[in-house]
Amino acid sequence: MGILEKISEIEKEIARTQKNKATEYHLGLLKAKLAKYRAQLLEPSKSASSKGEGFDVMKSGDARVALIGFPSVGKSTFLSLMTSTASEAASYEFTTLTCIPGVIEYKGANIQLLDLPGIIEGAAQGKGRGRQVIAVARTADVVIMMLDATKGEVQRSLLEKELESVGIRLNKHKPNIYFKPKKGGGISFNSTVTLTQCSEKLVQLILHEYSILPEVYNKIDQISMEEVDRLARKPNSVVISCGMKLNLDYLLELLWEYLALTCIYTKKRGQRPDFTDAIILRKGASVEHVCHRIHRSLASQFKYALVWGTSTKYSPQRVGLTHTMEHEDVIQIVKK
Ligand SMILES: Nc1nc2c(ncn2[C@@H]2O[C@H](COP(=O)(O)OP(=O)(O)OP(=O)(O)O)[C@@H](O)[C@H]2O)c(=O)[nH]1
Ligand SMILES: [K+]
Ligand SMILES: [Mg+2]
Repeated sequence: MGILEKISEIEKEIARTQKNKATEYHLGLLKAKLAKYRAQLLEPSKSASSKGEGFDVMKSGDARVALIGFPSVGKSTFLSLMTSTASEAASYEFTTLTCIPGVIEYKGANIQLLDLPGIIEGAAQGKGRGRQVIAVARTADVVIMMLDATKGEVQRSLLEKELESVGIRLNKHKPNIYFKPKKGGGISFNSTVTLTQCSEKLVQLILHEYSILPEVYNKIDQISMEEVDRLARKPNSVVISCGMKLNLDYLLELLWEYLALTCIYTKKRGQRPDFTDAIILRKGASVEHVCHRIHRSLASQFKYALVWGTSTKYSPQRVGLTHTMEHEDVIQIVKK
């Protein structure tokens, strides 16, 4: 019998077994067996090319967020709750075997959320679909590291180790400050944002801030209030329950902060800005990026722009294509 048939047999048996105290142990065994076979499905098959199948999902929307965690922490449940996509969730491990994209609509932005198979120890070395999962995580602007609040602390450090070993900087903002070693020693730094009164020391401090890793503890409905309180008070943690829809708004707000997207409003000459329809860009975006969003050929017809907001000294200020926009700036583009 092939793995798929074995899986289907077990699923049928689970379905026809009544759930009660007497069958609890038997069901547990069945689910463990099911997880074992499903884990085998995740192993790259010997006949497949050495590269293995990728999880190629087209990038879409204004930003990309990947859900990473051990099996059955609630990743698919979360995706199904936050997006209009349904990703199968079940009480056995390795329910999800591929990458499933959904879209979170928030504050006018479309955030692509990716559900992924659970990773296991050794993922970095290619166990399970480890390599593919990690490859997808690398393409994300933010990685949500999801943990099961009932599973204790070990999983957190294991998962962190796994991801850090492949150089994934968890939930870290992409720094908009760049260092370059100087010829005569030391470093010089460059920035895509205006740094006023910025010393190297301050830059170091800012970079340090990027290492904050909020971990998301799901299933808090399953633990005591005291335990919830303890987890919530840990630095850089968020507690949620997908089952009871607890704290999801807060997580979304935090995610938004981490993505640090820039919303720009456009304005036509002699008219009020259109605050109903923001152009959403990544932090550090320039006037040229704004032009490309409005029309492909706009940048080539561009004469200058007037900008109101925090990115300019005066409002309005005449700026060129390279001017860096800031969150909630208003722009009026003047064509040649
Ligand atoms: N009590 C409780 N159960 C939850 C919660 N969130 C998810 N679950 C349950 O946990 C189990 C696993 O959920 P999934 O969403 O399949 O988890 P996953 O991380 O996608 O699992 P894999 O795809 O197998 O890695 C399911 O039985 C869910 O109903 C929660 O907040 N509370
Ligand atoms: K599962
Ligand atoms: Mg899943």
